[in-house]
Amino acid sequence: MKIFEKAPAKINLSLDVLHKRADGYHEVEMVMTMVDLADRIEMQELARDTIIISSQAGYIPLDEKNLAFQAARLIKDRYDVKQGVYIHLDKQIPVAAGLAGGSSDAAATLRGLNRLWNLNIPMEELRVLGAELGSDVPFCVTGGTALATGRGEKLEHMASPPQCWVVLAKPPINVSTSEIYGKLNAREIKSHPSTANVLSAIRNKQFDQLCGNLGNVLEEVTLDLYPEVRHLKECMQRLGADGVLMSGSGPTVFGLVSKEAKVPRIYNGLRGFCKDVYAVRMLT
Ligand SMILES: C[C@@](CO)(OP(=O)(O)O)[C@H](O)COP(=O)(O)OP(=O)(O)OC[C@H]1O[C@@H](n2ccc(N)nc2=O)[C@H](O)[C@@H]1O
Ligand SMILES: Nc1ncnc2c1ncn2[C@@H]1O[C@H](COP(=O)(O)OP(=O)(O)O)[C@@H](O)[C@H]1O
Repeated sequence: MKIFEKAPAKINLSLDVLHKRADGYHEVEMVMTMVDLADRIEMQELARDTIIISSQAGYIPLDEKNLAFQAARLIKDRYDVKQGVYIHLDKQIPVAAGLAGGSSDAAATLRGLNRLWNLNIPMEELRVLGAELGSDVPFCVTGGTALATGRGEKLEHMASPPQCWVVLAKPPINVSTSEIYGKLNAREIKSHPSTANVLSAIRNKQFDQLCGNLGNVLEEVTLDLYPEVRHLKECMQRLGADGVLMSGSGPTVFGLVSKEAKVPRIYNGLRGFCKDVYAVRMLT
């Protein structure tokens, strides 16, 4: 049997870091949502007890370093599954971009194998398993829109943000999440985003209030390290996006746009100097 799962990208509408914890992770407060840019994952049962990963993308690991491989191994070990699986990753989400492509692949693999092998694992248990693979994986298991706390694994789901277009642009650099968190410790956080204002903008479907309160404390670190990300942000603002922010640890910058008529100008303006540009909808 063969099944398919969609693995959408996430964006952080706000990202605050409260403090560094004893276990080395950072206590965060993030508002996350999914956008309609997704990897497509095919899973096919194998009689032989093995995990095989393939992908059309030449730049991701296909061995045990792949997060989909790790998800499959975790579920096989934990539920004593003797069958194997062939997993093909049709990558559409740019890699190491701050869009959780790998985490979403891992989450989709957990959901898919739960179906393929009729394991009937409840969603909450899948999220707990996901936390063993990465901080963003529990959110990616259920998706939607959520307030994420702890190291990202404690989730409070909510209604989707006011509908709008999301223009994503990724400059051609790879950013290491651990390096960005690491460099944040050495500096004083100048201003924290208001998570409460972002939550209330979402609950009341106030698009302007949402745009005015977007904030990410990791942005300053990445923008100082990579001036091209700052440049991209300024361009997106100048081209007329209503709200602009870097997603996660970067380097992808997203712009929220309420009027569809404005999207082509922003998209084409960015494409002039950036290859990876996408105009997508938020997933409701
Ligand atoms: C920054 C965020 C925002 O959504 O996303 P990305 O930029 O990766 O997409 C996440 O917090 C990233 O989540 P994820 O990429 O799953 O992180 P993990 O694999 O768990 O950890 C990668 C590295 O980041 C650091 N890390 C991660 C999460 C956290 N709350 N505190 C941390 O200090 C860890 O020390 C680790 O070295
Ligand atoms: N299935 C996967 N897709 C993308 N990257 C993966 C995958 N599995 C492992 N990785 C590795 O994970 C790292 C982070 O990738 P990704 O999840 O795309 O970034 P981010 O956490 O910034 O959103 C990359 O260095 C990549 O080599």
